[in-house]
Amino acid sequence: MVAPPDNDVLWARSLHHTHDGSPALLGVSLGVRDGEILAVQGPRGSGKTTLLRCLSGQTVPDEGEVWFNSAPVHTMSGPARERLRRDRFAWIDPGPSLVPELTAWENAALPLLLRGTPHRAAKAAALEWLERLDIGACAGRRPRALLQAQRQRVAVARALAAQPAVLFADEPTAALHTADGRQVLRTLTSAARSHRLTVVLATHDAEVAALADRTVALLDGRRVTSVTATEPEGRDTCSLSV
Ligand SMILES: Nc1ncnc2c1ncn2[C@@H]1O[C@H](COP(=O)(O)OP(=O)(O)OP(=O)(O)O)[C@@H](O)[C@H]1O
Repeated sequence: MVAPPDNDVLWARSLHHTHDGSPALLGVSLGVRDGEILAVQGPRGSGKTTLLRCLSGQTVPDEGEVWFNSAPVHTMSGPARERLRRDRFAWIDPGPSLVPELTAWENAALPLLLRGTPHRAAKAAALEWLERLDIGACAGRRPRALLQAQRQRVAVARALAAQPAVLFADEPTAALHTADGRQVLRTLTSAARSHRLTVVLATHDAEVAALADRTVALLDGRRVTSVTATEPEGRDTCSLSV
């Protein structure tokens, strides 16, 4: 095993992965620099989610290597990967996955509480991010009393409050209307820049990818030079070269 370059917080080499025999990644390599917002852009089924799962230690690739800050993630034990995800990473799903029994602030504070952050500090951080995302007034409500867009903002607040080394955002605004989505993305990217968070953002949308510092394009499980389609099914308009 060769250790990754020092300036890459995450580094992946030649990732291959199949789901029940269907290929999802066919030799993807990439580096993510410390503090950058990297978009992973591609149409539906191009392997974005699988790539983010491999990078974040949720999935161990069939072949290839993933390194985080010079530590090999692909050879870590299951409990070590879980600790890494809990302590250093945050994840935003396309749809809000909140704990229904907890209020909005308790959901947003949960990663901090699981890490052992004192209750008062975790609550303060959660409330601060809920305010920044314009849902401070909803802090005491449970998910079922919130609109879908409000629930997604809670999920974004939960990821930002955790102050992760790397935030993985998988189509984070897919469930939001355009204007809502833009506002949430602006908050996410400006928070990432002001707090020097590293963000890996999966999207099919070129406009969303344009908010990132750099884009890696995927098509059918491989890196390509560019993806021009904004349609999820727009495979015809993608260019393949690498
Ligand atoms: N759990 C699974 N079981 C079987 N096949 C899967 C599974 N997850 C993904 N796949 C397949 O692997 C390929 C890559 O899927 P992946 O979800 O990584 O792509 P994606 O670019 O994130 O797509 P989308 O934008 O639709 O989420 C697709 O062909 C998909 O059908």
